[in-house]
Amino acid sequence: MTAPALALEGVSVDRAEVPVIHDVSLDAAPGAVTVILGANGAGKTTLMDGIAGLAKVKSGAIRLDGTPIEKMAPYRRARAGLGYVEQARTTFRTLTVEQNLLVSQSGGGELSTVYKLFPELDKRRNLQAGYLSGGEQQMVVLGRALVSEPKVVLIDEMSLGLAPMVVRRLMTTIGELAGMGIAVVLIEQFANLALEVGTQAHVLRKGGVVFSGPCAELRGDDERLHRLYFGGPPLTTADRDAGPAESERP
Ligand SMILES: Nc1ncnc2c1ncn2[C@@H]1O[C@H](COP(=O)(O)OP(=O)(O)OP(=O)(O)O)[C@@H](O)[C@H]1O
Repeated sequence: MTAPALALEGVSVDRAEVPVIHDVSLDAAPGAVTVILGANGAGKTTLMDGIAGLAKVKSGAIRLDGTPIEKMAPYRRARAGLGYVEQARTTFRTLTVEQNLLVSQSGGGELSTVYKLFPELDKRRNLQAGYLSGGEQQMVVLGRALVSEPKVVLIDEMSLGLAPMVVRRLMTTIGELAGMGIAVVLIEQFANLALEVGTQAHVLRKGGVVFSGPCAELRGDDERLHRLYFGGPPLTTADRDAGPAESERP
């Protein structure tokens, strides 16, 4: 079995001194997409912030390629190979696409890798990022996380406000990132799209893990997802007849 690129063991994370994440253990394998799901407020972003060093890890261990990082400053975690695409992260609108990528470049990262993944950006290298479409701007945001050649990339709801077709396009690239050997950890509101590209899934409820297993086990099973998100009894027939929740419709 491949050693995990990222390993969390009994991790608890506070937000403004309030405990939010409790005792979370999970791994992310290199060359695979690990999906984190959960309802609004379940603690997904707080968990990501804890991994990246933006929220306080109260207890537990986080290892990046075997090295403990839970006490490192965020910039040192980034240098150690952790990329983070934060929710609602935007571009520098008055800088060109190329300048946006250059400001994030460190070490030996190649812009050509980003242009290969996103030919749309290659054609617009010299255009100010503010003129790009929402999807293209998200490509720049992703590209900025990639130019420092991370081993692990955390991606928090990159699909916010984007059309489903654009989200599908971005998901293809997420799969390609894994194909390059990167361990991708993906939070995504369109659960079924994420489960298509992912290998392992973890569902958070009230700051704890309530499911860990293969994505295939949850794919298309809206009733199970609903129960995992919210707890309680199975959906009624009327619920089922109403179809998937709007947030689940790509
Ligand atoms: N800066 C903060 N200060 C205090 N509490 C916070 C802060 N940020 C988040 N929280 C609380 O932590 C809990 C988890 O929020 P978090 O944003 O991690 O959930 P989430 O699963 O990412 O939700 P969403 O899908 O809406 O982004 C919520 O109860 C939220 O109110």
